[in-house]
Amino acid sequence: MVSRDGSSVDKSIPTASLRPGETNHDAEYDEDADVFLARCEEQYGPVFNIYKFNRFYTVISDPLLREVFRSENLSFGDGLDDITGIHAFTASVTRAKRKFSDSAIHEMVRDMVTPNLALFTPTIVERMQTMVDREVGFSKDRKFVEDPLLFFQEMIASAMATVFMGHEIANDPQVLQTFIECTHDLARVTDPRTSDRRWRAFFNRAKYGLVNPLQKHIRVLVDAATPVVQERRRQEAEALEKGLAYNRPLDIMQGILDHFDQYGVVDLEDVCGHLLVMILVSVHTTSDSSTYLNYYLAAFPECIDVLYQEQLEVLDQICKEREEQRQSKLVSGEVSSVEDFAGTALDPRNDRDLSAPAVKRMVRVDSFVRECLRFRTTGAGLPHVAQEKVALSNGMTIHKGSRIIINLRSSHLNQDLQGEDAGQFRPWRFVGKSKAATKVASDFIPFGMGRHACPGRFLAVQKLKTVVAVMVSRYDKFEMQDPSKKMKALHARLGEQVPTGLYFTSR
Ligand code: HEM
Repeated sequence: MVSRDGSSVDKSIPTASLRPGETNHDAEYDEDADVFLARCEEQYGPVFNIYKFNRFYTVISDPLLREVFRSENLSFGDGLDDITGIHAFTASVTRAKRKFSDSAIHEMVRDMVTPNLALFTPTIVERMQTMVDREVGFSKDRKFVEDPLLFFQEMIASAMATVFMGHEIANDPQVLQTFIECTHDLARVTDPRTSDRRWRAFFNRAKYGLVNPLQKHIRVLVDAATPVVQERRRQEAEALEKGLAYNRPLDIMQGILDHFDQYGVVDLEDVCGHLLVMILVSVHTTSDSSTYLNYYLAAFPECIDVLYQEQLEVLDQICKEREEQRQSKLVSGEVSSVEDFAGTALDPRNDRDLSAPAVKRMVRVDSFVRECLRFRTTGAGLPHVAQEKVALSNGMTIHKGSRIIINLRSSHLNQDLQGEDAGQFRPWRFVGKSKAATKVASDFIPFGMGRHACPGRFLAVQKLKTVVAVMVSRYDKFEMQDPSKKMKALHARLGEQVPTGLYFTSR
């Protein structure tokens, strides 16, 4: 059965035993994935086969999991496509039929998003604050948000629309709606609750391979972008004519337009297609994590004031330093009066902004975010498919076509890697440990590892930290509508329906 399914034919890889009367591992896994995986690890060691969701998987655990991420012949993109058919979905919007894991998409994020993070931060913060103040607001009574995921999707989509397409386009309500709808479309493609998981990939391939339902989103983006791009071209030509430097907009759309050839992009429609792929990979993942950070704040209320106090201390310190810098410029005569700082980098009105350097200094927020991601990311996940035969260092062989899945608990709940209290949520676990939430290694794999490690993690973590900072600065009490759903909220997987609503009480 193992070899027929295309899974590893290496006979030295054991297959986990089934419970009496069961024909697959689904029920045992669904009851408690971590208990099931711990049993298998104890019985069989770090590599074993399981039969789950009608497929054989070779489970790889610590210390061998780094070999999966480092191998060029094991692909996460193909592993996800195998379950969901996601490649047909993202390929349908670009001329080159790009997968989300295509090197061009990776390079766009790496070269244009990450280096400009500090410059994007004020926009991200402003968008998030506006959205929270408008939708949740301040009131004496606690405010109820029935579907927190919907709320955070809107918040993240709004911030990302500006980063990807610039202010002018992001202010178009249809564009924002497109960002949100795309996220819902992707959630449907990857939905882990799909009743017949066997047919999910097949249906998605048929749907997105034959017709192209994402085309309507491309049209909205192209229609909104066309006049803006024309105006930018006009301004650039005018600046050139007058011998002036053109003030190039910072968004990713401009970056792609400026590097058409490098990324193999054909026209504006294709630019919008590439932006859509980036929207798909970024908004869904980040809004999901943002939502669950708020459930963790509700479950561990003792964190809220610690996080808020840190924020106040960091901002006080920054205010002090900026005032010292202003004074020294006044004393040296470089600047003649306080009023002259208006509109400059040292404008006193920006002293208490949640700037990129301020967010970077919030080490407790960083540790809280990393601990939430660690604690949540357990069970088995990050499926891979072997494109070629791979020899593991323990002598076992993964054959071409085999399906691999990572034993996440063997990293995130591993006492040797995390400490004896690996099973407990300790929000300040990483403070002073030089283990930032962006730092991938075999003890922290929510963003994968190796050459294909998520290139968007710097933006993602920046956004997640900002969400925490914005929320604790406005609310001092976070409560679950149904506290009995706490465990479900802490361990929900990406794409699962939110377990309960949230109440927010203003400071
Ligand atoms: C909390 C949010 C996020 C999580 C948990 C996440 C997680 C992941 C994971 C697990 C991978 C696979 C890594 C591997 O194969 O080793 C990945 C790949 C990727 N992610 Fe993210 N991601 C997030 C946010 C983002 C954002 C914001 C962007 C874009 C701005 C992004 C862009 C990508 C791309 C392009 C890839 C494919 C990389 C490749 O195959 O070379 N992600 N992400």
